[in-house]
Amino acid sequence: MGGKHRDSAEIGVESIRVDLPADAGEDEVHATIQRLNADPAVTGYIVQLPLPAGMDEHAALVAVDPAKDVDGLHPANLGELVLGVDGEITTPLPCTPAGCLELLRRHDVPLAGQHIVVIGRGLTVGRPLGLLLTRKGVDATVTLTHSRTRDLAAEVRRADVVVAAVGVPHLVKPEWVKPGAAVLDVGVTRVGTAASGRAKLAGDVDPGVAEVAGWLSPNPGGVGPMTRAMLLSNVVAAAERAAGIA
Ligand SMILES: Nc1nc(=O)c2c([nH]1)NC[C@@H]1CN(c3ccc(C(=O)N[C@@H](CCC(=O)O)C(=O)O)cc3)C=[N+]21
Repeated sequence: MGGKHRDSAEIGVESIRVDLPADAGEDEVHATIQRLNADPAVTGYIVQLPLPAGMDEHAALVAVDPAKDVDGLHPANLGELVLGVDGEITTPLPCTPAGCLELLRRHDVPLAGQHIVVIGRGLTVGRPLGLLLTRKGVDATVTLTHSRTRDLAAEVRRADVVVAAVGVPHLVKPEWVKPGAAVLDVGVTRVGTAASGRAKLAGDVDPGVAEVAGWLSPNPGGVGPMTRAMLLSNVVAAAERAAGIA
């Protein structure tokens, strides 16, 4: 994923990538996190998820200095989504949910009073997105669905806006979508390897949905680039806070 570094260079932010060996243990991950926390040259960083199987992701996210958490996934920052229901949130927001909101706003998709069905309750997208969309000022009504939801198709059919973030290729079918609804395809799954050697990716939304939806955020090309934009926005905000400007 060179995208984040390309974007950083484009706006004049210096970026580094720390690769650990495939057999690195949890102690090496934590040593790296502590080093980045202590390094005054580092404004912010993310621990790229998923970590290898068996590693404690929660422990890694907690170890990140909240002031450098440009992923918005440290419990102190995530907690603002619950605690700061009235005022403006000044802590970093999780990048993908913030990107979804920004996309919907920039495309003038109405949200207040609208019914939004979010598919997926994961840490990086579904769970925080539900909190973000139901805040005062956004005022959407959210149904947060998941793998145990009874009759997902019926839930999706009632939605003015559908956000699919589960990682099940082409899960959302055209006949599930209310004509004219806005649909955001957030999930990505690797479904093989192209002849070029590049990974073949599939979104959570069946391509046929384009015929029914009023607006469809494509995948690739939609929420992914917005996620990167929100990451950089968090970096700039962290730099301003560290400099006492904001
Ligand atoms: N700590 C952490 N935070 C994350 O935010 C995080 C993560 N771990 N692990 C992986 C997921 C996934 N994710 C993407 C971001 C941008 C694109 C993106 O820009 N995609 C381009 C295509 C990029 C390409 O061509 O390689 C697009 O959709 O057009 C995709 C996926 C962030 N995640």
